[in-house]
Amino acid sequence: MFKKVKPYMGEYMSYTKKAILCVCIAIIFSVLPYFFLYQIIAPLIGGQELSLTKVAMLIAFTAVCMAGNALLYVKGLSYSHHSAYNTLKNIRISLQKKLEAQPLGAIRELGNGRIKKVFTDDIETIEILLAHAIPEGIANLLIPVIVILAMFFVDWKLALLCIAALPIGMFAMGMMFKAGTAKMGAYYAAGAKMNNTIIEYINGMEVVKVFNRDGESYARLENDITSYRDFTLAWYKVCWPWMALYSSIIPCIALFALPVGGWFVLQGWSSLADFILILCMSFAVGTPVLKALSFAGKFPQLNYKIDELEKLIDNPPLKQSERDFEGSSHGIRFENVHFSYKDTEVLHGIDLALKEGQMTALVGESGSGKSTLAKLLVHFYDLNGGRITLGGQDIRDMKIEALNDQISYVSQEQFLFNTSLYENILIGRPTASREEVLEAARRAQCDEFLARVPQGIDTMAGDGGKMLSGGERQRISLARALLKNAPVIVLDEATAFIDPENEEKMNAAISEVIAGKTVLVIAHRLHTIKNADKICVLNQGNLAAEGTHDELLRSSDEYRRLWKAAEESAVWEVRA
Ligand SMILES: Nc1ncnc2c1ncn2[C@@H]1O[C@H](COP(=O)(O)OP(=O)(O)OP(=O)(O)O)[C@@H](O)[C@H]1O
Repeated sequence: MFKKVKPYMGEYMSYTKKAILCVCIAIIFSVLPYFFLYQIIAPLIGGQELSLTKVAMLIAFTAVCMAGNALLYVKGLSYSHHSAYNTLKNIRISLQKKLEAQPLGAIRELGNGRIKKVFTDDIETIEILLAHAIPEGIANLLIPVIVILAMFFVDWKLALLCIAALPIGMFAMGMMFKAGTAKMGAYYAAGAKMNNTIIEYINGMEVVKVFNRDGESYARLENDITSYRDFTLAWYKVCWPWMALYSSIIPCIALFALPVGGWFVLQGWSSLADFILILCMSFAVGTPVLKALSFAGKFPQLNYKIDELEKLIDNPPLKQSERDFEGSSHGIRFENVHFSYKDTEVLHGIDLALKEGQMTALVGESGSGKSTLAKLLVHFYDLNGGRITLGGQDIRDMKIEALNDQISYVSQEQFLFNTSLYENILIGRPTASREEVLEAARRAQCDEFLARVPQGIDTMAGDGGKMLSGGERQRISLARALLKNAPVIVLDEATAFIDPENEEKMNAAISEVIAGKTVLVIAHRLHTIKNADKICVLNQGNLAAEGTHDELLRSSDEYRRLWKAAEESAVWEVRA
């Protein structure tokens, strides 16, 4: 039952054990008053004398038991919550570590909504199971067991009558679990799909509105909500007849005991006092059994939930070693690189050398594989074939942190944290002084907009950097890269959002960032990479040609076509 959750409980297992112990003692305290009651009822019915002192004592014992029950129950729940929340913490940290070891590309594919749901909602549901189902479930199971045992001590014939209805109720409950478990996978899958669609619907609301796709988007949402309803109803449909049966039978534990027990008393086979006591005790059986069994249904969910969480991020971890960067230079080689997204190969054996201290540009049609190649260099994904080396050392044969120290990657969409712009730049090199951060911002042409925002460099970036324009975000990212001052720079459409007015400044800033470094640059605006030391033309995942701008204009049809298209678009821009 605890197989899946046990590794995450660790030392907090002892708190769960303490919780169970407290709740069990609390249960014993809750059962004892029936015996005290019996001590009063039996002499009264038998016509024996009962002293006031004894009655007062029995009432006092009852009060002590009730107080003990309440105190221990609360203590037990406090232990179980302590254990539950620490276990949730362990699950979250362990998932986060697993997530960290995954290829970054695979994480992105999961999507923000899904990851958020796993880390908050899905894990939170486990709390109910650990904090309540375990102690309360066990307690509610123990009460009836103890009470029934006690009944046997009072009068075994009446006790047998009392439990006669239980097997029927238990059978109905077993049938419900069997039927329900078969439908549980589909029910949860429909719930997960609905949640993802809701998150996507909210995230994509802007696009939906701009393109007037409300109807279509809403239809998909409605469809998923409706299917969730259908799966839930299908689940209930198979469960409810059994649910109705056991819910009506189990609480009526005195079903047989009342008529048949009365007849036993009339026959003189049982005493009236025992009969009354057993009827009283029977009230302490039905409801707890129902409660315990309702918790029992949660245990398969516990394993299921943890299974699902683990499955979500069970991609093979990124290949890396414990070694530092020990390369002899900062030259880069792609050797027969093959790469597939799922089953579709998008790079088909790329051989490419990036000389140390030189700028190499990647050009090609949209979808030719430029960004993918850049992402492979920063080890977002593992290759399907071939290798990439930095200074002769395979990038899989070093720690990912060591590789990150050597490379600055500036992409089109750089994420800014919701802290100050200063702190966002400081990420580049956390040990940098304020002067160095300000200098990096100045060199990345941030000064002009920093003068406009209310607190200058100490202005908050907003959620994901939403307080800034795309171009401003890119300049902050560039400042970050400047501060990092890594020997290898990868620029993937780093100037995509820059307006023509700022482009020149930005290019000047980029020239500063890349001076003396090994640079891989991807740019759609071909004139920005015209002076690169080497230009590589990608065509549908193959390296079609390489050389300088002039060489390629002479030798490559593909490059000539791209250059012509770039020139035409520049002319078109002027006319427009
Ligand atoms: N995460 C992904 N999952 C599946 N396929 C992908 C993914 N990212 C890219 N692709 C596919 O891989 C191929 C290469 O994409 P890539 O982004 O590398 O091209 P690109 O040359 O950089 O394009 P662009 O110039 O438009 O940015 C394309 O066919 C694209 O559809």
